Amino acid sequence: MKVAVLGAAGGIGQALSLLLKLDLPAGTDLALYDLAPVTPGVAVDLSHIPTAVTVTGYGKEDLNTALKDADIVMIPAGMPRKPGMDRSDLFNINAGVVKTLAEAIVQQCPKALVGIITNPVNTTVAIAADVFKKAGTYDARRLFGVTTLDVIRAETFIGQLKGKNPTDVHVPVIGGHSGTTILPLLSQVAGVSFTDDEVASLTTRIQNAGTEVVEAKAGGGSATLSMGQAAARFCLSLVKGLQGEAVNEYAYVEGDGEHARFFAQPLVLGKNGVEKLLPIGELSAFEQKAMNDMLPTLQGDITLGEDFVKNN
Ligand SMILES: NC(=O)c1ccc[n+]([C@@H]2O[C@H](COP(=O)([O-])OP(=O)(O)OC[C@H]3O[C@@H](n4cnc5c(N)ncnc54)[C@H](O)[C@@H]3O)[C@@H](O)[C@H]2O)c1
Ligand SMILES: O=C(O)C[C@H](O)C(=O)O
Repeated sequence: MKVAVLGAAGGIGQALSLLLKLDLPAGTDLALYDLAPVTPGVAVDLSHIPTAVTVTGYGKEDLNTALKDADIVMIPAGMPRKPGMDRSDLFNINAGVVKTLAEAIVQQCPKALVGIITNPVNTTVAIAADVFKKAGTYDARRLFGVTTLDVIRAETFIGQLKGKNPTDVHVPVIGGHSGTTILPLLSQVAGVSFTDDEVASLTTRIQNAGTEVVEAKAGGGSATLSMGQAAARFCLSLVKGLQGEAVNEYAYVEGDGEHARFFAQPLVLGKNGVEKLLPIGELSAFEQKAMNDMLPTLQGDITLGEDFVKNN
């Protein structure tokens, strides 16, 4: 198996690559690609950790070799937010980054499972999808916006509030990955109950958790360590799926289009990526209103990505 990380020298890229070096199955090739000149050094550094995963670093000119025949491609390449910015403010730079990387995937590993971390995820996933579509290689089952961080944050915050071990808390988070498009379904969390005030404040905290980190880092970037963990968890679920296991996850995918062309929802992973889309279940009145209110924003984010590929 070959796993490629694009943007591997960045804050997320390095944390993710470390966790993958530790946890990928024996015999896996881990290919690290980044424009930054330090990338081969990151690979040498990781290669000294004694696991049966081979790590190779690829610099600026070596994107095609890094991607050649990859089974899974994880993409944290691109600019992070600074205080005062919205994720959509990253569009001008990151749209082009994702388009370039998606075009190389078309050439080198068109059947790979691709996990997009680069913000704005609501839009960059649409860009990758339409680059693949234009090239005739698109398979909606194989493209994912990684929203795992929203899920693990929700589990952590609820664990803290209710005095539970967060690993015992399970929270569906649907919609997209920015502001109000992030919709935790607190009415579906088993074994705990919330007051109306708790629902309102927890929902807002989960939606603003990225900004909480951006502000705390005071200009030094956004979430990298928690995101490294979230991306590793998702990537390892993709690996298990490829190995034939049925794995339940959440991700931002092109599903049945009932709510929006791309929508974060529960699904089952397997040998072909998404094996089955699962229903989002019954929503409370609060959640139904929150979903109705955010859908135009999500739609707008998706259209921005579609138009970018049409016009570039
Ligand atoms: N999906 C999520 O939940 C989530 C969470 C956190 C951050 N993010 C996003 O992930 C992205 C990366 O964040 P970070 O903190 O790791 O940033 P970072 O600046 O630390 O790292 C980004 C890396 O991407 C590299 N890069 C830029 N353009 C490239 C290209 N064309 N090809 C290859 N590499 C390229 C840079 O050299 C850098 O090493 C940002 O867009 C951020 O908003 C998403
Ligand atoms: O908030 C950001 O800009 C990064 C990321 O999307 C996050 O949720 O932490």
